[in-house]
Amino acid sequence: MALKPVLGKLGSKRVVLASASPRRQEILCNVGLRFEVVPSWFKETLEKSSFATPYKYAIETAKQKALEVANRMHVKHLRTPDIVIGADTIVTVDEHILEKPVDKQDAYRMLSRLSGKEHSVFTGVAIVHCNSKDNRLETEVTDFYEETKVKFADLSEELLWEYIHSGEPMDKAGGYGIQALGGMLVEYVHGDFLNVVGFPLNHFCKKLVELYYPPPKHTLHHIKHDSIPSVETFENLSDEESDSSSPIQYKDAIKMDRSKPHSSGGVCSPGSSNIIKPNCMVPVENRNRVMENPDKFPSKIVELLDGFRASKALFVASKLKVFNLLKNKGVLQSVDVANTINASVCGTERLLDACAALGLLEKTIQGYSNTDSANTYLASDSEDSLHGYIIHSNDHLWPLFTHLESAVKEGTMQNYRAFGKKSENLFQDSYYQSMEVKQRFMAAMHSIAKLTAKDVVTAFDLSQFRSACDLGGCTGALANELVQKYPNLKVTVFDLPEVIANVSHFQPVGQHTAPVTFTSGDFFKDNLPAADLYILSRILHDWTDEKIHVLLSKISAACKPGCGLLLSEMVLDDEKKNRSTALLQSLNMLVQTEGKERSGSEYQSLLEHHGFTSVKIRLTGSLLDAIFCTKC
Ligand SMILES: Cc1cn([C@H]2C[C@H](O)[C@@H](COP(=O)(O)OP(=O)(O)OP(=O)(O)O)O2)c(=O)[nH]c1=O
Repeated sequence: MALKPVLGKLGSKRVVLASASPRRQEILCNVGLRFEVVPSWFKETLEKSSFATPYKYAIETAKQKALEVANRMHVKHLRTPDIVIGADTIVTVDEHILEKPVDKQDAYRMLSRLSGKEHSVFTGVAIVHCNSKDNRLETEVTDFYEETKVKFADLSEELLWEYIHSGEPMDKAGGYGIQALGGMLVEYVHGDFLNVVGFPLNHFCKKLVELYYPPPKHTLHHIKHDSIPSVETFENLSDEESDSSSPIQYKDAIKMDRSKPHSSGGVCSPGSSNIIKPNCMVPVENRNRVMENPDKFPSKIVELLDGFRASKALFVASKLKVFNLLKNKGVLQSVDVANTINASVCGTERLLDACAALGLLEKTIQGYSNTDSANTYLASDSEDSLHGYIIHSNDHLWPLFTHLESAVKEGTMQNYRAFGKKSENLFQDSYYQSMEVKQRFMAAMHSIAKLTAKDVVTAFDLSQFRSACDLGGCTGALANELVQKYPNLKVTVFDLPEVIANVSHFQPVGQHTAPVTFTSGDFFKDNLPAADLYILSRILHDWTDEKIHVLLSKISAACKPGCGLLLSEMVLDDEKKNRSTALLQSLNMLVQTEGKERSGSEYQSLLEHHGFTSVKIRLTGSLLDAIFCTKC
């Protein structure tokens, strides 16, 4: 098995590891796999007795972990991954399944059961291939398990307790970590060591080979027809030549014979030169595209090259209110769209076609119509509309990003170059200098806050708090979500007077919870309203460490012991190499503010410096993560 090409198949895909296990992250990182980490929220509470064997339980749990993440990313965030990997490790001894101990006594019970005996470690793995069709998530699950036998030496009482007090057992199945101190308890291991640590890498790679390089099918040998030139199958293809980038339809795929004019005999239409038609069973990603060898064709780079065109097509269609029009009218021909939006027919048709190809519109013989997600997120009058953020991206961020080169060279924001205005006071000068810009900015912040608020307010249990103050809470979108979730919480939104003067038309209609209160002020200069929970959502990323220290020390001074502080930001991984959305957002902060995105440990040290402890970070899989800590 050649490992690199196998993993290379995943190189151009958005791969998500649905696991909080640092061991799994490390195992996959070490072999060069690029992936995002979105821990699953699936609770491991399946009824064990309903499974015929322990490994079936582990596989089902792994599957549910992965599917939960796939669904969450698809439904809430429009960020359908290509592949989600889930895993679950269990230890079995004397027909008992041992998971992670709940406390030290439980760890003691588990380890004394394992003492002097052989036991099995099973890891169930699920590889979920995802596809978004008509706003629906389609999934294809491949699963497997691996068993490793481990024998423990006889463990004395003293040794057991010494090990338990080391703290190592608590987050590990069976209450031990073979890779660290727990290795000293082990007499022998039969099978894959990494399987015990949480991820059976070898079996995983073999599964990828099965999926991406299936054995040739006899029936596909040489498709011959009187009028059709012979078509090669995948048989005898070396790894390099293989065309598969999607495993699902691979087995039916055919390969172009480049030396001959292409024809299909009813499969690919004649005269289609080397364009593959959709009804040819080719890997999904290669449809409608010149057939290329994905290992040689730089598809990732081409996708990035195209990225700005796709963004701009979305921006322009939004700006011209195409999605609003189609939401109201249903299906329209391009000429009718052009006439209504006052644009050229030829330009409109190309824009609509591009939007259809990007999955934003449907195109049929009757004309163009919105997809479900366009109705939900792109029409400006929809409850969950992202229109405000799209227009802000077009009118504000786009001009700033055209000066990214200068921002990188100079290390500073580019507001002056983009808008001819110095931003000595960032918010007053950049966003609140005119009514139009201010309303646009507020609409943008409102739409992002609405999209992410539920994830943020449900990331931690905040039920012990009675009053909260959302500093820089803008239109109150997060505050409104908070009072929905915690009806007994009194929430004050504190923001600049310019903002507070304009919040009224962003308020939800027909909400039955206690209203949110708005108070104006500057959190750097004025006294903060009293509260036992403070919230900073997308605030710290605007500022330098120095300014953050000023703000955190004010909040810390206002907090009594036990008060909480909830942050929501995009949290970077500590090595700053995996989360591209957050890293691009950090460039976004470079072109327009003094701030940046930070890693979990950077936030932790800023918070601890001001007496906030028990810092917990929750990666939500959405556009904003949550950090919670308490004043000690
Ligand atoms: C037996 C054993 C388990 N483990 C770990 C692997 C897994 O991380 C953990 C078993 O718990 P799991 O529930 O499989 O995984 P997790 O809770 O760590 O992460 P998630 O559910 O988010 O995927 O035990 C070791 O690190 N070493 C060992 O020797």
